[in-house]
Amino acid sequence: MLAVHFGAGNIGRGFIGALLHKAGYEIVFVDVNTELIDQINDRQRYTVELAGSDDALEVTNISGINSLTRPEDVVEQVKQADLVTTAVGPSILSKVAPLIAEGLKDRTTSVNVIGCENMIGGSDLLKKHVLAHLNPELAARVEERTGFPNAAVDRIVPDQAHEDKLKVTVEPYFEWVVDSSSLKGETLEIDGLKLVEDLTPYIERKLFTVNTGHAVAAYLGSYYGLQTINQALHDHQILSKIKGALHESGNVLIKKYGFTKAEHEKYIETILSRFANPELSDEVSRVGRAPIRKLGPDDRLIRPAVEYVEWNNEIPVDLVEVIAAALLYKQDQDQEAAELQSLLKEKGVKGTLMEVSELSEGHPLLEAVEEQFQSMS
Ligand SMILES: NC(=O)C1=CN([C@@H]2O[C@H](COP(=O)(O)OP(=O)(O)OC[C@H]3O[C@@H](n4cnc5c(N)ncnc54)[C@H](O)[C@@H]3O)[C@@H](O)[C@H]2O)C=CC1
Ligand SMILES: O=P(O)(O)OC[C@H]1O[C@](O)(CO)[C@@H](O)[C@@H]1O
Repeated sequence: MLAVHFGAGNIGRGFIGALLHKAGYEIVFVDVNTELIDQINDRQRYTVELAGSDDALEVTNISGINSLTRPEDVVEQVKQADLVTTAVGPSILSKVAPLIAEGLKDRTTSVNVIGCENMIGGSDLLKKHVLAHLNPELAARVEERTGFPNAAVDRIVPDQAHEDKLKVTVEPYFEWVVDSSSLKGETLEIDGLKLVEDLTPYIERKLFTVNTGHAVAAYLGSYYGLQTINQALHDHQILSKIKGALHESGNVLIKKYGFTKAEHEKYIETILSRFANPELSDEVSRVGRAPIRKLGPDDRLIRPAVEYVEWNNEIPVDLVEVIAAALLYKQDQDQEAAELQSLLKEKGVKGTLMEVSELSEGHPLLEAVEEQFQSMS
């Protein structure tokens, strides 16, 4: 079985690659990082180490293609693949789409393409980009044969600092949940991959707990001058804000999906202990990366805040504080952080949120965030 995976980064090697290898797939990694691809081809194996344990997995039967220099090879592999996956980041899906479209257009057999990104509807978005590269007749044919099931992927894989550039240290915990209702062809048999008919509760619970909580640690951590998530977790004030924000997002999740309070509380505790794993060193700059995307209308901060207002007719004060901290986020290496600062200068807090978060004029969050922002500036 052949899997073509776009994005040989942290989650690509440390999570998706590891599970696909264990399930018996040969994996072709596609990336634009020449050093990474050269090393994959030179060594044809890499190590996934579980943080805090002696357990390690050797991922073998792999090769790599640089899509910038060998696009035709990527197309050839997509034509033959039994599974196509991505972990490139939401903003890169449009860039990998043309080669996926080219590879899918002449296929006569069915295949599934799964976007393993931190967002709601990642595979739907990839599908939209892929179909946009095909004429209506080809698009209809590809759509008939290709499944684009959405997925929730959960494993914390920080940026790596090993001398061995392929080695990746990951947390032991993982969850990969895929929407079975959109699969085409044979079912997926991958140990550790859970198929569900309704992905919504899974992806929302994950995005609005793991990623919301992590974002609080990153943005408040950065606001208070901290470098790592661990440092943020050890700050009582920040920890209490994380808990507060997770109770606000949890309030909505419980109402929408009927999780019991006790069960959701347990989920939150598990997530907090994952964040605090002393064996993982995670930078606030990685977790806070791309603040414009993270302030998007369906992402981890705005969506739970908007829904909290709708369900409770009151302001979620802790989410508001982290939204203000996200607006104040400054990071030299982060292009979106710089863009956000320019937008703020040009449009002010309300104008910025109306643009990036799509909050409509007069939305109560606008006033609340502006007030919070002024008090933190
Ligand atoms: N790291 C984590 O803990 C988790 C990450 N995710 C999601 O996985 C996705 C990837 O995240 P990470 O692995 O952390 O990022 P990363 O930066 O480590 O990996 C992304 C990889 O994509 C490659 N890439 C960039 N442009 C490309 C292109 N045009 N074609 C092919 N490859 C390209 C990069 O060179 C890099 O190797 C994101 O959507 C993230 O939200 C989801 C769950 C956990
Ligand atoms: O990958 P993103 O969406 O930029 O956000 C970083 C977040 O993703 C994760 O890497 C995995 O869910 C978290 O560690 C963190 O909350």
